Amino acid sequence: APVENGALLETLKSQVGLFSNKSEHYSAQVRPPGTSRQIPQTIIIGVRKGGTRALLEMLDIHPNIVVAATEVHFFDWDENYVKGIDWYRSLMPFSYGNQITIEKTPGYFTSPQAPERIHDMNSSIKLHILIFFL
Ligand SMILES: Nc1ncnc2c1ncn2[C@@H]1O[C@H](COP(=O)(O)OS(=O)(=O)O)[C@@H](OP(=O)(O)O)[C@H]1O
Repeated sequence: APVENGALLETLKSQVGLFSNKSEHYSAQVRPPGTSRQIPQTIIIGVRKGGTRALLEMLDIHPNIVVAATEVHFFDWDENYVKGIDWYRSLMPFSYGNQITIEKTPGYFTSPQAPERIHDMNSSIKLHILIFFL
């Protein structure tokens, strides 16, 4: 049976003793010493309504993972792609060297341009896709 997602997330977060929204903490403009913004090593590319937000929030609980606060739409929206890779990186949270940066934009899965653009950036990047069975 489908899980009450919001309640599950809050339970998990309280069980591991984390504040309720780590993303907000990391998206602060003040850079914690020893951190930098990194281009994602992993992207959740879809699918829409597959529970991508839920997956990102659960991954965000892990201390070695930081996540982008919003959907970035860098590879699928031309008006963002032309801003360049430094603009993309500027939207990522600050992270330590042992942390993995993840963003999720389900629109990448249905974008004809996104695969080549992502490959151009990093040909060995890990892509995650969610398939939702009912
Ligand atoms: N475990 C579980 N069981 C049942 N339903 C679930 C679950 N996790 C997420 N959801 C529902 O998935 C919807 C959000 O999916 P996404 O985060 O992929 O949405 S989006 O494409 O980024 O907009 C959203 O549904 P809607 O509220 O109808 O949009 C969530 O309620």
